[in-house]
Amino acid sequence: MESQTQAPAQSAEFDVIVIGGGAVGENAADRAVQGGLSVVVVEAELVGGECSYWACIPSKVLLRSPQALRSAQAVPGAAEAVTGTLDVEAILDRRDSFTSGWKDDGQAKWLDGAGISLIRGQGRLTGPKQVTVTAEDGSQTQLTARHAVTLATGSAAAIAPIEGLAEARPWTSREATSAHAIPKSLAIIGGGVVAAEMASAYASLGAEVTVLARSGLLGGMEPFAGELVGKALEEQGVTLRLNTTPERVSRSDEGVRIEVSEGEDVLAQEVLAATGRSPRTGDLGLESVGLEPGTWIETDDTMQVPGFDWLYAVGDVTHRALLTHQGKYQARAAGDVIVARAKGAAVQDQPWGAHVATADHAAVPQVTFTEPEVASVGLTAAAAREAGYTIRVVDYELGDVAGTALKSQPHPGTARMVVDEDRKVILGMTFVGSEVSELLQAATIAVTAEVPLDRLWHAVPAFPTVNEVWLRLLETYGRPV
Ligand SMILES: Cc1cc2nc3c(=O)[nH]c(=O)nc-3n(C[C@H](O)[C@H](O)[C@H](O)COP(=O)(O)OP(=O)(O)OC[C@H]3O[C@@H](n4cnc5c(N)ncnc54)[C@H](O)[C@@H]3O)c2cc1C
Ligand SMILES: NC(=O)c1ccc[n+]([C@@H]2O[C@H](COP(=O)([O-])OP(=O)(O)OC[C@H]3O[C@@H](n4cnc5c(N)ncnc54)[C@H](O)[C@@H]3O)[C@@H](O)[C@H]2O)c1
Repeated sequence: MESQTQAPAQSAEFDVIVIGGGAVGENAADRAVQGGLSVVVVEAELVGGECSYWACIPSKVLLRSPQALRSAQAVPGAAEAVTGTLDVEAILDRRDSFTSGWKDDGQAKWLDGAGISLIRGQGRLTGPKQVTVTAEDGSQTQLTARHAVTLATGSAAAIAPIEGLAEARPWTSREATSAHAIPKSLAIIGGGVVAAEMASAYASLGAEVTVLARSGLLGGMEPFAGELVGKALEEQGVTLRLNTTPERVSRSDEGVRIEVSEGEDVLAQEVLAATGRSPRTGDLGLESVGLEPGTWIETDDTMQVPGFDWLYAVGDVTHRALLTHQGKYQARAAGDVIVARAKGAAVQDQPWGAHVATADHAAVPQVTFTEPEVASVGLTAAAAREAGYTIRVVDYELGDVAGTALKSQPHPGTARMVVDEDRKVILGMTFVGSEVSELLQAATIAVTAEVPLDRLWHAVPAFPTVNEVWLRLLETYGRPV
């Protein structure tokens, strides 16, 4: 017998229902509202999602103070003025202020100001254009969409199926970004972006860090990225155990023990599972419309789910590019195309049209905020070759650029340009070096707009800036005539 009586279900109708109020869902909702549609966002936790509270923002706050200190220490004259050490409490306080103490009043207020309705609770599809929202108190709201339902439910940390790992109560990115004390020692399983950034942060904040990676660091990027970041992490005191497979994990009063394929066990106070992401689609009612729960959601380039004229997905849940900015780009396309289709207006779904996320395939920018930073866009040399391009690779040492020397960076680094030899355009760029993230947008424009190399010779970088590396790369390539 049911011990609780549930409140009677409420019902409401909107033009668009967005399930998931992360940064991406918020953007999809905003575009549709700006196009004149009525929109409700359904959010189960905090409006603002992973990025605001447990991912991009808190992780970058933890990394920024150590970066600022290292930069100052690398410049003679300023270095002498740096006489103290990092104030860990102040860094954690700053992190807490950026996450608003894990309260979403500000973001909920933004939704309200933008004219977007908010219903809190777990959203589940119950049929075509039908969503049931179950609030924490068990009460339910039945929602009907006149035009579209957009899934923006994001992703959660995937804990690798290593024996004992799940039972050992590992940290995920959530605990690593929200911790209020720095453990004495931290073992990190994984060699991807989360592992590299958190290794840099926690080593800087005083933990003894060991990284256990099955192969190298930052797979999928240009090989020199993982090599330079790995070398710098070791200089920061991180123990790197590369080409090492964790086989068994156990927790006792001593902490966490990790038995590995090669060499000695690792003992640490905490273990961070930085082993990728899984889609938040397990409890979304996908089965009610014939989709499989627990899978990533496939879309076309207008972000519509194939076979459904009313269903869209954006952001991490699509597995197209697990990055906030790229998800928001998809959300702008989806929000706008939903408006166009609702109004019977022309849909611009040709590549690079207003209603498609074409850049997901060829021009995704990403920054790994380690010391040195890794900033990349487009194809790596290996990916370009695999895609069948005839390429030429041009490398240039950032330390040989006057602007970098003047700045006196702790890790000057390297830049790489991958050129499509048939069309003489840039397919990909990678910068590895201190504070190179701000170089990335010029590369993203060059790759996205397919600016011919001979025209790039007329884009003159100011002297003496680090951007002069563009000129050096062009000179090294040779002027096309
Ligand atoms: C440690 C870390 C650092 C990162 N740093 C960066 C970075 O520097 N730059 C960058 O671009 N990317 C970064 N990322 C990736 C970035 O966090 C994600 O790409 C981004 O959060 C995806 O946004 P989203 O809106 O698609 O999903 P999410 O942010 O996950 O939001 C989804 C929302 O949906 C809600 N939800 C889920 N299911 C339901 C349901 N059934 N009903 C109602 N609500 C539901 C969730 O509560 C959540 O609020 C980082 C990731 C991690 C883990
Ligand atoms: N600065 C940023 O933009 C930023 C920062 C952090 C995360 N992110 C995003 O979040 C996503 C998730 O990051 P991530 O680092 O968790 O994932 P990832 O896919 O980058 O790396 C996962 C790592 O876990 C390892 N791994 C997987 N299964 C394993 C197993 N069974 N045993 C041992 N190792 C295993 C992989 O070899 C890999 O090194 C990324 O795709 C990234 O786009 C972005």
